[in-house]
Amino acid sequence: MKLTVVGTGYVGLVSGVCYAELGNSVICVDKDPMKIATLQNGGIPIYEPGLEELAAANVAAGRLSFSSDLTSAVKQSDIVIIAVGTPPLPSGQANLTYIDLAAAEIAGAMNGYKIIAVKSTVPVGTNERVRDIIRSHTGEPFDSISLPEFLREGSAVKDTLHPDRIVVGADSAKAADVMRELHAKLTDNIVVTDIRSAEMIKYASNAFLATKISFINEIANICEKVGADVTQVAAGMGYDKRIGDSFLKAGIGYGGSCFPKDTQALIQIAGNVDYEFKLLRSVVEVNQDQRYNVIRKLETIFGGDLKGKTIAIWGLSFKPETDDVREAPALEIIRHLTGHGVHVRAYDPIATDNFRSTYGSGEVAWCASALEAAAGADALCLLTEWEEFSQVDLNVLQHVLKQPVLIDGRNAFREEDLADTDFIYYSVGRPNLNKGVKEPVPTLQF
Ligand SMILES: NC(=O)c1ccc[n+]([C@@H]2O[C@H](COP(=O)([O-])OP(=O)(O)OC[C@H]3O[C@@H](n4cnc5c(N)ncnc54)[C@H](O)[C@@H]3O)[C@@H](O)[C@H]2O)c1
Ligand SMILES: O=c1ccn([C@@H]2O[C@H](COP(=O)(O)OP(=O)(O)O[C@H]3O[C@H](CO)[C@@H](O)[C@H](O)[C@H]3O)[C@@H](O)[C@H]2O)c(=O)[nH]1
Repeated sequence: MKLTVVGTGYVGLVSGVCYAELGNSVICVDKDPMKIATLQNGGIPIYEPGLEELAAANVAAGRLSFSSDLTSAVKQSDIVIIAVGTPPLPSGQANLTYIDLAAAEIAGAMNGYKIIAVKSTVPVGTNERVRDIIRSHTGEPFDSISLPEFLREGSAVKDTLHPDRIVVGADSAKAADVMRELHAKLTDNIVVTDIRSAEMIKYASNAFLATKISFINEIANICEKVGADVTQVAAGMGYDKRIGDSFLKAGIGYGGSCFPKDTQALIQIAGNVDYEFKLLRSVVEVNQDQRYNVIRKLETIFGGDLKGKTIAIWGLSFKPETDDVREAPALEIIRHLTGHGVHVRAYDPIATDNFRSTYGSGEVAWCASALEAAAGADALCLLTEWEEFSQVDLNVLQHVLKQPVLIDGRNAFREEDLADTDFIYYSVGRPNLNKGVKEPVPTLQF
């Protein structure tokens, strides 16, 4: 099949490359000429394991190309996939400007029947809005469908080539059949729904996963007070198939370009129809507070005042295996620390450049290695669980630090890693692993 993918961000690029890998002829279009120039020269503007090699192979096979010319690409295609951004407005509502503009541009290029699929995450009703925009610009026949995307950054290629399901929201049997055929090699589990339900499946899925994370983070906070271990609790819960063991890793809360934005958008979607989504509001509130546990733990160790201390930070991206720092908890934690007179020394394996341009002009020493960041610091906070950090020899680390204080915001270290060290160690919801911290097992009241 012949496809155009409009927008070569994470979703557009990964799905474009993967549709080409399935044997389709794909043109990835972006309005950012720098991005297209990079792609045309064999570069990949994002860090995503496996993507560069797969893109190169498909370009070489003549199935994949990159272009700034949306009109020409659309004219050559039977299917046009919209994968532009839907960033949050200050109200939390999704900004649909890019969707509207893309729809109008596509309509202007129509030259016969096409399927227009919206892969961007959009509020319920947006596909109908896209249909209206296209209809108002062209008399050419088309079907518009919802095709929500569920890939995760860091494992995007694997997620796309081995999806749990493909969701297609369609009110045309013809378009649904084409989508079944397009995705047939990926999975047998192609779920065809009405358009509004497909749009809702995407938000409900992200909101549910965010709820699991806030739930386990609150359990972790309680574990710290009652002397239980959240990792054992999560494992024990996860064996129950009704619960499942995924998304039960306690930490400093979720970040990224999706959960924070999509939870806020779903609260707005509900609010627009006079429904207060109380549960999801709490999920967001818990998430917002969870990152401050790192700072509260530092304050406990240093007796309240952190002014003048030097704190090392390991990990700036919102999760490992990506250079994406959108809504990374590290942004707020570091801004808080520097705003309170703390000297911050920060290191990330690949996200430092992105972080620096998002963070702005605060006083931070950007370091080239994990040990360089730790050198001379009063304490070290691990904020992203990059594999590299758990490989560091803790005996070496404790001598590099001014004081062996380690706040592990992601439970990256195990009891045996710490056994022969003198660390003052706090993790998340594992009070029995705390070291060097004078906190007796609590006496519980009944
Ligand atoms: N990032 C993820 O992991 C992920 C996963 C699932 C769904 N989503 C959803 O997919 C959508 C895209 O997310 P993203 O992270 O890939 O966005 P992004 O911001 O990284 O990329 C969007 C791209 O679209 C381009 N663009 C905007 N308007 C255009 C136009 N008219 N013509 C051509 N190009 C245009 C921009 O230049 C940009 O390169 C969002 O709705 C997001 O919520 C994202
Ligand atoms: O048990 C867990 C799992 C995740 N996280 C955090 O949650 C955030 C999001 O992680 P993840 O879901 O792995 O990454 P994303 O790339 O943001 O992917 C989510 O958002 C995408 C965009 O909508 C969806 O397509 C995916 O299905 C959905 O998992 C990160 O900050 C993680 O550190 C936890 O704290 N604990």
